[in-house]
Amino acid sequence: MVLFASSHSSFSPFKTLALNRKLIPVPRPLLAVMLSSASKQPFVMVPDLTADQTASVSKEAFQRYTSSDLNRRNGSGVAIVWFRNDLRVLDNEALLRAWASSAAVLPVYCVDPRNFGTTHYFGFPKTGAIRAQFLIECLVDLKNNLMKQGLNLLIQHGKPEEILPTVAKAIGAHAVYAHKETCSEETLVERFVHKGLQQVVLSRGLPNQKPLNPKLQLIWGSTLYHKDDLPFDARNLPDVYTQFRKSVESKCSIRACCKLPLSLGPCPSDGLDEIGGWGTIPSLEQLGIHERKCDQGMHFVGGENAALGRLHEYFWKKDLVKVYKETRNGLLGPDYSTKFSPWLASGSLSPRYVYEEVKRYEKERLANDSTYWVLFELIWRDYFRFLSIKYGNSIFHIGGPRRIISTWSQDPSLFESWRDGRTGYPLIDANMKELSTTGFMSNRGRQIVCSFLVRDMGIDWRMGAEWFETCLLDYDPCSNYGNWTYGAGVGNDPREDRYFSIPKQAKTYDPDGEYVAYWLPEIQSLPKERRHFPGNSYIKQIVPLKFGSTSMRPNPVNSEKSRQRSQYRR
Ligand SMILES: Cc1cc2nc3c(=O)[nH]c(=O)nc-3n(C[C@H](O)[C@H](O)[C@H](O)COP(=O)(O)OP(=O)(O)OC[C@H]3O[C@@H](n4cnc5c(N)ncnc54)[C@H](O)[C@@H]3O)c2cc1C
Ligand SMILES: Nc1ncnc2c1ncn2[C@@H]1O[C@H](COP(=O)(O)OP(=O)(O)OP(=O)(O)O)[C@@H](O)[C@H]1O
Repeated sequence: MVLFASSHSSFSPFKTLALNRKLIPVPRPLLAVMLSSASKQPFVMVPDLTADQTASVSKEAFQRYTSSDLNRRNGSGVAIVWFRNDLRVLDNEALLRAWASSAAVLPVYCVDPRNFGTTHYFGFPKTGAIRAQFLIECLVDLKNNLMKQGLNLLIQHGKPEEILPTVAKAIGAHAVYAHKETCSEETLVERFVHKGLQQVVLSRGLPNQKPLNPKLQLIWGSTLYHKDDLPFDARNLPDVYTQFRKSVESKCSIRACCKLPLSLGPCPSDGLDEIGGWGTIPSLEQLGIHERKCDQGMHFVGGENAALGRLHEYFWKKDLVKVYKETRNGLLGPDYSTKFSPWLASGSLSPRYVYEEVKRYEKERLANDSTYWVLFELIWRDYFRFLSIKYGNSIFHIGGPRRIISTWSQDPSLFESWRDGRTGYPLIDANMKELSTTGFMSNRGRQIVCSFLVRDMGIDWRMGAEWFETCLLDYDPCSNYGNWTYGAGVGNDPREDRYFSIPKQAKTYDPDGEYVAYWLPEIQSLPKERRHFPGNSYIKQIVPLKFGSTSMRPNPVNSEKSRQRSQYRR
């Protein structure tokens, strides 16, 4: 058993479950103290840094990426930057391009009501309370970081296709810069914005000059490898991850992060009154969302500064990246993996920044399999993003990219027992409780609960995917639906079709039942060997397990249940 101590001991109930038992051993009595303190201490902040520490880390990062020689501003007029899932200043090419092409930049964020509606098939909340709170924090932080660069953030409530043309007209913007998305909900909005901007006619002052329409300039910026640098067209992406990875690793290089000039200002001076001022960052209440307090587990802090802080904490302060490959399959606490995903998904952290920090760490401290493995995992993220271009909406459809026809159940009571962590299997229940309490679940946990839902329960995988869409702090359509289609056996790569045996997973990844005991107080007092199968001391198991061990057999479906119609179906 391995412990990585946190800086605020009173705030750190967690220990890392590492598989490499050569690391620092934690004596049994200390573990007991930690577990009992786990029940007393409510939660741990991620990153676990003071405000001053975060500010100093961020200042240092911004300094490293600011260049006084940057003299690329040769544009005129005003450009808008439309912030979407790229809520950062560092390595934000859309922002830099807007700056370079204009004499004044107006950053805009639209609080789009569609993002606070319901999910497509089953009507769950599209954005759960914890992610909404995280987003609010991202916006507060983005506004502050933009102000430090001589800009500000205009916040408008409504659809981008209505807001952006109005704002462009009011301030006479010649262009709207934004990062390109790949899934249909987002690309549809891009098309609407493009159309809306075409209706805006800007006079160029002189009678013989033709009037102009503001242009929508979409920039690629969400991945480690740039889409234009791929050795193949995204529509011809290899279907097997390893082929994709080997090909990009050998044939492409990762572009450097964009440098910042000394100032990105000014903002435009005219037209803002017409729009009604800078607007306000919404409260949860304004979004129609009830606050949910995270009272256990990890509490992630939203925003670019927290993202930089977490990277600093994980790489430089705690030196954890050098053991990442051994610890990454852990379940409990902040330290077994990077926890970068919530910031990557909101765009508060650039994957290229992570890459450059890995390279700096390798140069200044050490390079090993673990430091490489962070990049290996980030390439998975790229892969799912590019797959969404190749396979389009089929990643959201029941048959997935391979259009597999099978029968699924939508039994509400089975689904709800999974969703609420009442299946009678502590490993499933603990993971689902962690998800709804914190908005996070480990990668190992996600694979296990996905396999249980689709294979042991035979439930329509889209119900699980949409519940993840509601809850996950790191929700990203490409990674979420990409991983779910893999897990459900309908993904593009049939070799990923795996059954996760709960007894085997429990034995390997939570051998002493510490993870389940943390989340399920009712089994805390049981001896460790009974925690995963507590019998009558716990809820009755809702379904039997299909297989006792790993298996490649096809998806089992309870045909009786599958005939039942779900109350969730629209
Ligand atoms: C059913 C299911 C649904 C998932 N949904 C999402 C999602 O909506 N958003 C999301 O970011 N990840 C998703 N993942 C992938 C993965 O579980 C998370 O990225 C990871 O757990 C985040 O924790 P971390 O940042 O500590 O990861 P680390 O282990 O530290 O990995 C570093 C980074 O690599 C990337 N990464 C790692 N594993 C994967 C993977 N399997 N697929 C894509 N990227 C990966 C992430 O960006 C992650 O932040 C899902 C996995 C499964 C099995
Ligand atoms: N960013 C996103 N997040 C979640 N879902 C998305 C996203 N982008 C697209 N989708 C989903 O993609 C699908 C749109 O594809 P399509 O037009 O084929 O749907 P549809 O015809 O309405 O589907 P169906 O016929 O199955 O009802 C919808 O399920 C939509 O919700």
